[in-house]
Amino acid sequence: MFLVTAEEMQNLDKLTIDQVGIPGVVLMENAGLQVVKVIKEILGEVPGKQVAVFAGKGNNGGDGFVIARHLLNMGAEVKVLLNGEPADITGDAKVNLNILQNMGQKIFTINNSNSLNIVKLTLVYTDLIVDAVFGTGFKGAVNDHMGKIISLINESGKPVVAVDIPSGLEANTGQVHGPCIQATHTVTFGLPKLGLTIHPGKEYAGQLHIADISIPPDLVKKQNFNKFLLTKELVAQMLPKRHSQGHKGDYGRVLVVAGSEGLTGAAVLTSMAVLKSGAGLATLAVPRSLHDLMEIKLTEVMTKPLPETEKKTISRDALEEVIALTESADVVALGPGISTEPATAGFVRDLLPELNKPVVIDADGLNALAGSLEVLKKIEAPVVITPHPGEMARLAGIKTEEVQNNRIEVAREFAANWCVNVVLKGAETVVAGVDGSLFVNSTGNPGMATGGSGDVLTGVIAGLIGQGLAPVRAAAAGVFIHGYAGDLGALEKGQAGLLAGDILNLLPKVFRELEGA
Ligand SMILES: NC(=O)C1=CN([C@@H]2O[C@H](COP(=O)(O)OP(=O)(O)OC[C@H]3O[C@@H](n4cnc5c(N)ncnc54)[C@H](O)[C@@H]3O)[C@@H](O)[C@H]2O)[C@@H](O)CC1
Ligand SMILES: [K+]
Repeated sequence: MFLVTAEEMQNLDKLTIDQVGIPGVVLMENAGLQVVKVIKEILGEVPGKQVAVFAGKGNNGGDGFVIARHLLNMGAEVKVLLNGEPADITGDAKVNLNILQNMGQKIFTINNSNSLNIVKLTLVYTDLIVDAVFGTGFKGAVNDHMGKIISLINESGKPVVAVDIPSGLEANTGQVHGPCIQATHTVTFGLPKLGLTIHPGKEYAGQLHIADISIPPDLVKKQNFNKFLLTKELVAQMLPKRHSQGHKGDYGRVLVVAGSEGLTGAAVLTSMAVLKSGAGLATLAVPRSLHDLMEIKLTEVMTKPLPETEKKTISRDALEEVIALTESADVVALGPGISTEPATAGFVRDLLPELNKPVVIDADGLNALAGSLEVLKKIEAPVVITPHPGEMARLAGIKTEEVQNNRIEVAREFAANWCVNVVLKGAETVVAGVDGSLFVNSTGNPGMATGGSGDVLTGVIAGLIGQGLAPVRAAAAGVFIHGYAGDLGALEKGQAGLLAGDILNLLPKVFRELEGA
């Protein structure tokens, strides 16, 4: 499913009007009707119900006037509260305001402080609130007066249906810079706006409905949109198809460089996730002392002992052996559980510029790069990095809070500046591609914040690259699949009891479901 910015959606509306010839007022009518459909589902019986429509001066308010008209015609008691003066309204919104006025509907203006009492009284009796104050044209923060009204609406406890986007939310970033409507439902038009799918916008939107307003799908396809919401259908299309004559070499040879004393689980989880994601062969390279243990623990994974430090972590002397191992690999997963031992971090920095195979760098592999980002520029092969917000902050030299408040931009900027595909983990994992593409995940749950979960993700992504997926697509499909396995696991065990091993063991079930999708 494509995701769009406000500007992309406005342009699409304009093309529909100018090139396809559907008048704006028809699009507005369609938009309003789609919201009415959702309102009917919420209210059940409409006649006699009280609905408060809060409208703004732009086209979002115009949608509100259409909604008000249809609800009136259906027998609801509708109160229209305008954040402005009727004289301020222009264009298609004006057409719809005129119709309402011609029908004898009173319009209450609420753009002055005297109006707060009308709002308060209305909210006591209303059965449902329609938020048509600001749509995609909104930027920044609402003024103090509107802020007060939004707070009253949010405190009312009534169902709130946001038209296109909750008022106060920025469509492109999902950020709020002041009070914002807390909707129970948002009916968004055409395509979902980026900000509705990501924290905190996703929470403000409540249940999201994507409504067709008759923008032709062919016109959408022509736009080359490069931002996506990850869905089952999209990910199923990305996955490689296995052919009847295939042998294990066809499905990728993955080298996993992982583990140190005390962190053997990371190596196990990553290399098993590689295989459970469909890759043909996995080789795990670990510090020498851990090797025999790994041989016993892992049946399907091949293992290689590496020169180690006194602390039983990979030593700098392992460089040549690992480079030799990469010769016969299609992709390398580097970092899970390798420790922060300085010599091992040095090994990571020595190895990366020598690699000519795609590499997924995670965990301590990433920590080795903080302060030495120039290493990233020396890697000729494609790179995927999988930082959690803290690691992203360390890499980018900013605070974790800044990362979290601006997840999309931080990931995209880092991808562009350092030519790496970025998987920024956390609620709504974001994947930003070197090619400018963006994927927002729709699966996963807080139960997945558990030791080893990230190691499984690294393995899935490497396993998919091994099977021939472009690194950014492998990263996107990987986060969806990993999250989906976590969601299935949480259904079975609850979020608190969910372990990385459960996510690992549910991968085959997810792949089987996607094969059938
Ligand atoms: N033809 C079209 O383009 C269609 C537009 N539609 C609706 O139109 C909406 C977009 O309409 P508009 O572009 O008119 O914009 P909006 O209706 O979102 O509102 C923009 C108005 O808010 C003001 N504004 C922006 N930021 C503000 C702030 N921080 N404080 C106070 N005022 C602020 C702007 O100056 C402008 O007057 C969509 O979200 C959708 O609901 C739909 O009717 C479908 C068709
Ligand atoms: K709105």
